[in-house]
Amino acid sequence: MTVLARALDLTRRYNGTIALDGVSLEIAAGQVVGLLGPNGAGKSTLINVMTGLVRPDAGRVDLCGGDPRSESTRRVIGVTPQETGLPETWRVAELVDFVSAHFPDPVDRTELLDRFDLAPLADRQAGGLSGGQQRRVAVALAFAGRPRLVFLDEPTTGLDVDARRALWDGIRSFNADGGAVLLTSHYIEEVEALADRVVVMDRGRIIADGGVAEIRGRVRLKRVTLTDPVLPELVGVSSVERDADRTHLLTNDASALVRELVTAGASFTDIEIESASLEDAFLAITGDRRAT
Ligand SMILES: Nc1ncnc2c1ncn2[C@@H]1O[C@H](COP(=O)(O)OP(=O)(O)OP(=O)(O)O)[C@@H](O)[C@H]1O
Repeated sequence: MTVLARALDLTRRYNGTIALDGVSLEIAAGQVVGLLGPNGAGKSTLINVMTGLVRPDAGRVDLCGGDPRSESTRRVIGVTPQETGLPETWRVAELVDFVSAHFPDPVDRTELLDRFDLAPLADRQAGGLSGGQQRRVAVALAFAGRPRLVFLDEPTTGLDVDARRALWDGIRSFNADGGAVLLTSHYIEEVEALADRVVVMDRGRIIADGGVAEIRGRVRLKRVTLTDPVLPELVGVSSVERDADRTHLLTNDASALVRELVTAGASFTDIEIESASLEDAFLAITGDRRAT
């Protein structure tokens, strides 16, 4: 396993707030790592420190054998921060050429634009693009220099479903060629669709790290879904959600719940029992129902 990025015991404070509290993380070649966490967990700070944009108070980062602040190291990574601004009068093709010129072996412009479904926008000025179109361009630019590792901070926030899928395809094709990605997202289905590993942060610390199935499995929750139930008082149900005529109950013990429903004579149809989703697991691990 080739480790491309290694963060060692990173700490970063902003005045009284601790944004990173002893974070260590390794990213291996070919991995797509999804970084999840509630607002303020420290995800952007971790990306900013790992990409050399912010200095840690303590700890260190090794990126492909170098310091993230050195120019030669920065050539092997790609970054799209949470906030980006594109020069308004530049055409998309010019932007790609400008960014590509900083790298020794950039991706061919047509190939990059095709990969992210941006060819129709090539001659448009950045200032005239919609917010979502600008975001797609900003993300595509992270891949221009043929990086080994790309950091994407909420790459698809604000994008419609088609645009999001176009970006997912671009990220997947980069990964299929061996590229590694660390991405943050508030869309759990995005992490589920793209990542082979999930890292969960909360209050500046990593509180879970594993495969998608492993993170789900860490939480013994089951989702029991019923149609039109008349529910009695139930013990051991951690949440009840209604969605049209379907009611979803989260529980640690689905068998006990079903016995309870039957014993109470509750009426229901179409019962379905499944393992918790990644979102259920994430919320259970962070204990934060406000997240996502
Ligand atoms: N430049 C800054 N100045 C002051 N405080 C900051 C700064 N950047 C981050 N923080 C604080 O550090 C903590 C972590 O913030 P960070 O942006 O890393 O979280 P996040 O997980 O990316 O959140 P979100 O999901 O909302 O983007 C928060 O309490 C935030 O207010």
